[in-house]
Amino acid sequence: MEKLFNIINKNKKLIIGLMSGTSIDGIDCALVEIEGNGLNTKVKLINFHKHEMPVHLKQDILKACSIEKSSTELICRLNFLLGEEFSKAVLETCELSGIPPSKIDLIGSHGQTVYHIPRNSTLQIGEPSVIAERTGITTVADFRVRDVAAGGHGAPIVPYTEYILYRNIEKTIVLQNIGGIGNATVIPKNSTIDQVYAFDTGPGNMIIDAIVNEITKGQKHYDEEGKLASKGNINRELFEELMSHPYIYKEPPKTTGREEFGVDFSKKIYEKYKKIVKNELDIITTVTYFTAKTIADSYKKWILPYHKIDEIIISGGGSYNKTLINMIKEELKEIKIMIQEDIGYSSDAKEAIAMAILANETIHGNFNNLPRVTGASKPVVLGKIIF
Ligand SMILES: Nc1ncnc2c1ncn2[C@@H]1O[C@H](COP(=O)(O)OP(=O)(O)OP(=O)(O)O)[C@@H](O)[C@H]1O
Ligand SMILES: CC(=O)N[C@H]1[C@@H]2OC[C@@H](O2)[C@@H](O)[C@@H]1O[C@H](C)C(=O)O
Repeated sequence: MEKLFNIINKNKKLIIGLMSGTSIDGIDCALVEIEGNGLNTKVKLINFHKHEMPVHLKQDILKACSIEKSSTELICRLNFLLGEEFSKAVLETCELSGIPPSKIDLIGSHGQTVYHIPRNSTLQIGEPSVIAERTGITTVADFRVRDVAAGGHGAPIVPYTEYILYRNIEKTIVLQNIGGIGNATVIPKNSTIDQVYAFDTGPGNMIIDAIVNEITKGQKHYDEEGKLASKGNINRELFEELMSHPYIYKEPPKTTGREEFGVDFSKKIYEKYKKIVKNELDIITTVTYFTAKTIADSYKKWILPYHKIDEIIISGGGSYNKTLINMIKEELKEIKIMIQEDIGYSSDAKEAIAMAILANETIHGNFNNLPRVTGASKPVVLGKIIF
């Protein structure tokens, strides 16, 4: 306990946030300096490093996510293998930053989601005991389950940190993340933290990535800058079919994942429409448009009737898909839309920074879920601490 009290009592702490999201493209590591806690938290990004996910691990994670292909043996083994990989990512970040692990106070690790049953259970793996053992750094992990235990979705958990970082007295801000899944956080102008609301808008890059992978026969894993989508046309029949997905019409709080929009869903679409479209690129253009539409329509249904939005700030890898961003801008013409880089931040680092902030809150014993956002019955302290 003395070790923990020493960390808590420090004015400034060096914390590494680790995020491996639904895209499974890599482990995002943000080394930050955090001063204070709660609403007075101040964060400075010192370094950001993306540790590529080795191909065999990516394949194993995808297998573990699949009801048909997974096994208890695989999930058990993968939990430790990912713990090792997260540790490597931390040690690399320290080396690249010229800061020894002994100087890092804390790690906040999200883990890898392998299955998510909204309001029922959620599983993130990447054993934190392995991370603490290999790095010698106190590790906070497994944030989502306490919220689920309190009746919530266990997601999204980043909005708490977004209120700390982005709240504004004069502007209503929407933070849209486009990772594998798309999620939006609404911070009304001059709001208190319990007025913040958030939900998953639907797919982010998940369908686009899977279709690109199919069409290029595994040569490409994503549509770089949206170049492929810019070359095709929208296929109305496919678009209408996609728009009939029930998730789009569900009322928030709501969360989704690979279970609804993953490889199985995308493969079915590809197999059916490759025979129908003139040019296979039309499938990429159409799923990109569908993704933009799910985001814009969510705003029209669940946000704009209640708040005039002053700014939308987009983050996540989808920020770099120009076709997708232009389609969103076209759908929401009257609103100022930016990406994190436009305001001097990093689209890639945002969620990893959030994990560092959440870990700091956990060791201070601060409630760090938002019941209005997750649907939990009460505020709770998320996470487990490994010394
Ligand atoms: N230069 C680029 N051009 C187009 N798309 C890109 C580019 N770079 C990254 N992406 C997309 O972003 C994805 C990764 O995004 P990100 O790392 O934000 O997702 P994630 O954190 O894994 O997901 P989630 O936030 O849903 O958990 C890639 O799979 C790819 O589709
Ligand atoms: C269960 C789970 O892993 N959910 C993720 C996922 O990825 C994006 C979206 O779906 C969001 O709900 C959440 O992640 C972010 C980091 C969050 O909790 O805020």
